[in-house]
Amino acid sequence: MTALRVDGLTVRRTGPRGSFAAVDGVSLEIAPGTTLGLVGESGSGKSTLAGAIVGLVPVRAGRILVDGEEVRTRTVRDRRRLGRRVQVVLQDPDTALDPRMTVRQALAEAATVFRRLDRAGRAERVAELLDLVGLDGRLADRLPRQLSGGQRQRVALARALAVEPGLLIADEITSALDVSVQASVLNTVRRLQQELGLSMLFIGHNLPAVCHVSDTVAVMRNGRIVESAPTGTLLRAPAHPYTRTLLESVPVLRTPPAGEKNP
Ligand SMILES: Nc1ncnc2c1ncn2[C@@H]1O[C@H](COP(=O)(O)OP(=O)(O)OP(=O)(O)O)[C@@H](O)[C@H]1O
Repeated sequence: MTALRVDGLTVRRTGPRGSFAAVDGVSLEIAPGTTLGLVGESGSGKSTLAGAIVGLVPVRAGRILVDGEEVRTRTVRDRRRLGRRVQVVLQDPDTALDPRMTVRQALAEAATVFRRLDRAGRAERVAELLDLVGLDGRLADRLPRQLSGGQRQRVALARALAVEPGLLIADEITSALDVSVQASVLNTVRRLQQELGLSMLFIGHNLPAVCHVSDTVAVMRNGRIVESAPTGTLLRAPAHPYTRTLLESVPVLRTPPAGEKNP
């Protein structure tokens, strides 16, 4: 379990009208083993914030603490160290998966980044990871293009989990999937979080979907957090007009009945 704390984080970007704060003094906290949902429309700064946490985007001001320790991402060694504790899954699984590697190869590679495993150990770990994300072991010898979008996203999840991170950042991971597949992947994410005791930053633009997996939800607009509350409170009594707009503008997500097959 990993704790994350972000204090007064500011990231500046340059757009057509000059420099602006894409993330503007954001503070947030994720307690170990809990999920913080981050919701907001396109361009509100969610991905920039995620990128800053893992050192992909330079920070102008503020601090990022993982388990109380300030994150450093300057050297390869720093980034490797951080990667052991924090993993990211993005909207498009194709960016995470090498098209020439089978599922087995991709998972075995990730599983051995920080751990030595012999041949039998690798096979066992691959089977375990596929089972964890609800995929049939028979898919192990397929290439990414031989899988559906939902299956590819599950492989990307398994790959991130292979290094046993304490914190998972999921950035719009269901947005590119068919609506019928989204609910099933969301349920898997929620189960994984609970089973593994993961801490999670779950980013999305669909408020009901984000609420489905989150303990607390932060609403982001124009680089700022405009409201943050426990999920139940936010749904029952949204305080900010923008949160109310987000709640009214999306269809309610259908949750598949228990036992429904993973698409
Ligand atoms: N590499 C970049 N260079 C300059 N500006 C950027 C860059 N990436 C993002 N931006 C700008 O920063 C702002 C925040 O973008 P960001 O992608 O973080 O938002 P988002 O909420 O994640 O949206 P989306 O869901 O569409 O990814 C936007 O105005 C965007 O145009």
